[in-house]
Amino acid sequence: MPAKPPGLKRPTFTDQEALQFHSSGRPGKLEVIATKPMATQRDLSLAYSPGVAVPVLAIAEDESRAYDYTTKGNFVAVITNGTAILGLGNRGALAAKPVMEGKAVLFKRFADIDSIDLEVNSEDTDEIINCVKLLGKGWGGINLEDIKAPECFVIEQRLRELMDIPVFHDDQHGTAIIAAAGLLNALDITGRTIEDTKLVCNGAGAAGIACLELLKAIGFKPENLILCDTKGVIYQGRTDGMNQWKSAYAVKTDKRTLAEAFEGVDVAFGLSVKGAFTPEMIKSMAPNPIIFAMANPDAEITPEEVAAIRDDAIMATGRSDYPNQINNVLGFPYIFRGALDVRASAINMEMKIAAARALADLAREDVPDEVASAYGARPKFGPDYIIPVPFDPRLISYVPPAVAQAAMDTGVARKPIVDMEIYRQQLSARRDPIASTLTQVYNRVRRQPKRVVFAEGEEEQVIRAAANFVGQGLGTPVLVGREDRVKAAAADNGIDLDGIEIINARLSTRNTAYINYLYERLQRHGYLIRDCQRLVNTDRNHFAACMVALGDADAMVTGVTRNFSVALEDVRRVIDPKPGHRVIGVSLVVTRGRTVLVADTAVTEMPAAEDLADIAVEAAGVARRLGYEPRVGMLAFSTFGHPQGERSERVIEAVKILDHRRVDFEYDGDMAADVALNPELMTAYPFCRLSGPANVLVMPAFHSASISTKMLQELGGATVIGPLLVGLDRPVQIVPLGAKDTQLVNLAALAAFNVSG
Ligand SMILES: NC(=O)C1=CN([C@@H]2O[C@H](COP(=O)(O)OP(=O)(O)OC[C@H]3O[C@@H](n4cnc5c(N)ncnc54)[C@H](OP(=O)(O)O)[C@@H]3O)[C@@H](O)[C@H]2O)C=CC1
Ligand SMILES: CC(=O)C(=O)O
Ligand SMILES: [Mg+2]
Repeated sequence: MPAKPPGLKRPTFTDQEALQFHSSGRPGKLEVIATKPMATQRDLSLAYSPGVAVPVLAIAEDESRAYDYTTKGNFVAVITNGTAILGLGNRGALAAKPVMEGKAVLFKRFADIDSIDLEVNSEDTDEIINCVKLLGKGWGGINLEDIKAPECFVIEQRLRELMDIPVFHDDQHGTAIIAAAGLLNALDITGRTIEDTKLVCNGAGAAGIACLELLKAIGFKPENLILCDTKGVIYQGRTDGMNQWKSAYAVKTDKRTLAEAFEGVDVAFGLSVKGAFTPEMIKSMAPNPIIFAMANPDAEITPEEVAAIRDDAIMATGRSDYPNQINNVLGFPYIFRGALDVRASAINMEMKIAAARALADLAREDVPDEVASAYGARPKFGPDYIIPVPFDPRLISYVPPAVAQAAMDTGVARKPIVDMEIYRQQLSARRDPIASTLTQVYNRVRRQPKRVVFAEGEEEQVIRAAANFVGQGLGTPVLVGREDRVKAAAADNGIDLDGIEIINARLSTRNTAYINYLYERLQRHGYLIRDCQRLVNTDRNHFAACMVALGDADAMVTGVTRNFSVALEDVRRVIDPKPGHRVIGVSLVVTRGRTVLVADTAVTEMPAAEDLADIAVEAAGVARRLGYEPRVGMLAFSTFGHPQGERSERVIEAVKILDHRRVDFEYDGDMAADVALNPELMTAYPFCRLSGPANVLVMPAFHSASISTKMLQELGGATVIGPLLVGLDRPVQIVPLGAKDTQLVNLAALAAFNVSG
């Protein structure tokens, strides 16, 4: 079932959307891309026979060379047999494939690790061990996933003994690391010490047992840890439903039920099932209790239920829609990143503790603007912020160095890091910022939901986008259209209209105000009152723009049925540029883990030098609002004066204008695109004032901006978001003609975020 965050009227997606997401385009979530040119006969003979024989012989002679000549060093296999898929139980190996593909894309997204999913169709422990052992030579690490207890313990242990690469069951150790990190901070906030803290853990499976193992390793006293399962407390002498892993945590106690175990306890961990904790249990805990209800997708008890009982608890769940999310995505990408980078032979306890401490420490630091903007307010270390959030961009440069250092200190690193500071910088460059950028945009809008008017309210993809907008908690969409048409289109397509407003421009009670407003603006531009009446009553762009201009909506989205320039003309009749600003289009181009902003992709066809300087200022402002520190490359076909040409002269002049204006961001030019983007090429110009590759590209003219972004999209596989319309006095976004619902929602969110500032 889709997650249904509290307070939202419907899940953030429907079952149909989840299926469509997975089936659209190339089915599934992964593809393999060649990293070497494959264009000529020579390329082929190097990549394959006969050239490939040379690395073959090198590796045959010295296996460690596989790290130099193959994908091994950046490659993790995500392996399951499908016996414990999330909280869905045993659904078979093939049914686990979407989860494993998902995990593989998260490895890539958060830590630039390539990975492949493997679904082993067996429940026989020996068969699985043998299979993984025989296949495993080519990988740098193994992430076991969703294999049920107790078999998972045997499989992991034997593979760790048999293999010389990290074997890590994430449901065990990933969960334990994140939970321990959050707990260290919660103990600190509530003034507790590890030695004196009493904890009950409900759930004695993969996650529960691994949590207690890690807690013991960081200093918890065994007698202070009570483990429970479906049969209640695991006490010394119990025989029912036991196994050797549970026995290791059996304590001497006369408590028998979970309720008894809760009495006076400081901390409760839930790694069991929804609803396992009752209000009475929570009531009976010690003052300032710590409750981590981590069952997925629904917790043992909800934060609302706890808040209704007591107000002194620190509460965490496994979910993203509450504060303090204990989720293993905070761990596995970065733990493997650190392990791979030192060619670790294992992930040992010291590395796990190092990861937990790095996460705990990170939550105590001031958050950067990127994270702050996602919250609307700056999260501060305290009961509602004990653990970093998954989109925190600092995770990649904090956790892997800690893990790598621990590997080096404990002798499992086969290639130590020489300079940790340089390593940290390299790690930062690996992250793909767009995921966190859009997450921030969405989260910020969720915290301050907006009323967004969709001018083309009768179009199916617009209605779908509006439903998605409500579902994600972004605010109230207003569809401009005839109610019967909108309702019929929604019914035909199975779209729920709950939370969506429909306004028929002809029947609106606000038309007189809109017409008067428009007439005031246009009367000296050849428009009669009758023309204004016609525009408001019959043209949806004018009507929607009037709604925004007069404060009846916060933002507007249009463009599905009209060309950009036509829609922009409509809007401009109603809304002016922000005083002192220029209206431009900025496209976000995301490709190969890198995001650049390209401007002006929409408005000024042949900018003069002064215009180019304005465009640079506007685009740098957008970059800042999206959390990037702008480095603006003023692009031309020339680089620093060579070869000469008229368009380059304008760019050179624009740079002088920016010098004169003393703007507060980095910029330089004229420069060719490759020099702007490639640090090696940039070194040929040691006087260049950019401190790194440009992340904002100001194009010499609209045509070069438009052509290059479209080519990148079609030939380079880039994702292009936008053009974002910036510089208007009110937030309006114009989507590309025929845009799909996902693009519409992204631009509606960006409009509500007011990317224009
Ligand atoms: N937030 C996160 O990042 C993660 C959360 N989890 C969640 O933790 C839970 C357990 O996962 P995992 O350890 O992999 O699963 P396992 O199948 O390995 O273990 C489940 C354990 O829960 C116990 N259990 C089940 N129902 C109850 C109940 N009503 N009361 C007490 N104990 C119960 C079982 O008891 P018995 O032994 O008697 O059968 C078993 O010990 C799941 O909900 C999962 O989603 C897991 C990994 C990560
Ligand atoms: C989060 C996770 O790995 C699980 O629920 O299985
Ligand atoms: Mg899992």
